[in-house]
Amino acid sequence: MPAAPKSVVLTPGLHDYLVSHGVPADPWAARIAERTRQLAPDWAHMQAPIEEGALLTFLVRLTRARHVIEVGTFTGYSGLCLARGLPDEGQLISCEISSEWAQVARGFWEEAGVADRIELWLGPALETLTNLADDSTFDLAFIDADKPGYIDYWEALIPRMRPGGLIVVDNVLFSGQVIDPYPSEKPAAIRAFNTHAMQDSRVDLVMLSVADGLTLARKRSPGTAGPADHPIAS
Ligand SMILES: C[S@@+](CC[C@H](N)C(=O)[O-])C[C@H]1O[C@@H](n2cnc3c(N)ncnc32)[C@H](O)[C@@H]1O
Repeated sequence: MPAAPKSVVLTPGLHDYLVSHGVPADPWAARIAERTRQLAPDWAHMQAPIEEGALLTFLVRLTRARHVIEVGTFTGYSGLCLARGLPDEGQLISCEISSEWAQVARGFWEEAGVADRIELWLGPALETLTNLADDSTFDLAFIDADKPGYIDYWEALIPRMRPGGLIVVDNVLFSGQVIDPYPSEKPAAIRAFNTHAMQDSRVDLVMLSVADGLTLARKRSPGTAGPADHPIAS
């Protein structure tokens, strides 16, 4: 029986504290977040929260990633955060299906001075991933688009990750709805994805209760042993 959770429940005040003490100030990240709320108040919840954005920058730097891909651009917030972590010669491919969101993201990236290191690929992300050059490989990938597509994105990305490369997957707790007895389509898709990823012997994986739940998966080197057996979640 697992021990009782030790995680702190984040009240708004505690969240403010966490952000003010644990997130380096990036004026452009804050600006994009604020302008997205003004421009698209009904959709702004799709944007990664500020502490997650800071973690993405941190992970790109930590892994010394130079080739990064994200699935799900929206207005460019996570793209900015990923690009901020790249070295000068680094490149981010950002996949988005909506031309409206893509246009907004491009504008923000221009203003923030990161547009030169981001290529936005417009269209269904699975097509984009399928049509990448045969020799395209990535050091880090961030999956944050339509939830029913997650398993396909994962399967398309794993072969393209270099050994040791990191896949970051957003919304893996889906506001807690992953454990609903009768989940609706999106949390059901996330639940299927979580089980799929956990059983994948090509990766080492950890699920974090950051923001809406974040899975970090590191691609194993070929020929290394698979993870120990896990009890399979339903
Ligand atoms: C949760 S939002 C991404 C948020 C973004 N990562 C951020 O932090 O600002 C998901 C995005 O995925 C896009 N999307 C949905 N289905 C897609 C698909 N099949 N291919 C590419 N993008 C898709 C949506 O238009 C939306 O902009």
